[in-house]
Amino acid sequence: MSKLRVAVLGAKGRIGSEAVRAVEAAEDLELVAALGRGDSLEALTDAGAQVVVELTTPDSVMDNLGFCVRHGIHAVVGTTGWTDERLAQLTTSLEAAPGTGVLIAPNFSIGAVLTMKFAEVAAPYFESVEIIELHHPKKVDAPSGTASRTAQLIAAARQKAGSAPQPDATATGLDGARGADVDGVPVHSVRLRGLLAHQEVLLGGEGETLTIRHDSLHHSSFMPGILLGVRRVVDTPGLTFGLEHFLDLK
Ligand SMILES: NC(=O)C1=CN([C@@H]2O[C@H](COP(=O)(O)OP(=O)(O)OC[C@H]3O[C@@H](n4cnc5c(N)ncnc54)[C@H](O)[C@@H]3O)[C@@H](O)[C@H]2O)C=CC1
Ligand SMILES: O=C(O)C1=N[C@H](C(=O)O)C[C@H](O)C1
Repeated sequence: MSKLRVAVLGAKGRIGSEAVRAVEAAEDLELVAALGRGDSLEALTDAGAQVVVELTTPDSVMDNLGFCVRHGIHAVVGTTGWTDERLAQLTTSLEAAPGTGVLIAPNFSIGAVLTMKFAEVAAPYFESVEIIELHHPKKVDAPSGTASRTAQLIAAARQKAGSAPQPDATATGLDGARGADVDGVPVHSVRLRGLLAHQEVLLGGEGETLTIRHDSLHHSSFMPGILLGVRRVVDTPGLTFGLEHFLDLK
């Protein structure tokens, strides 16, 4: 059987360099291009790439995906910075490229995907829920894509269940002390030397709390998810948001 021809964008970055090694090590995949900032995207078509793994920056990802979709190249995207507006733009461009698939995964690690699922299930059963995400200090965005997605899932689950607004008597204090508000869920971002990627979902009810914590200790935690995405996206046209859809969790 012929190997899938895969390219990595952001190949010199922290996760991109790990993805290059993972694709090279996979027997059913062939790494045909490894591009960094400033490299021409024409190298993707020249190399006959079938799938691009996009691990760059929020300011680059839309142009890169625009090129891929126009050329019928499937994409597996880990880059953050997704807004409703960006997702709508991508969906529109995919409508003109039937057969092309794009997976956007806020987090490729199985533990983080399960954290999101568990938080979504638990959220309606507790009065209070807050998120603390903790990352390395070179991360450029806050809150993390994972925390934003987790908060959105929690908020949607609570709305569906008819949950009351969270109790919070805070009336005075410093701006930012209660974190960022993502769909009514407070999200607190820590940037600390020594950390990689971590998240706690704190849930509180009468006389009890539940903490769901996940730790990515090495970029290798993201690789099985990326490889799964590469193998599945070629048979999944259109936009898929979240690796859970390829794990039969949804
Ligand atoms: N979904 C997930 O599981 C994960 C997502 N991420 C996300 O992936 C992105 C990258 O993270 P890191 O590797 O830590 O950042 P990084 O800064 O180490 O790497 C990004 C790389 O992309 C390059 N780049 C920028 N624009 C480019 C372009 N137009 N074409 C090709 N290369 C370009 C940069 O020069 C840099 O080498 C971030 O948005 C991060 O949040 C990171 C880890 C896991
Ligand atoms: O920048 C990172 O490192 C990570 N980014 C993603 C995010 O913003 O959620 C995924 C993971 O947390 C690592």
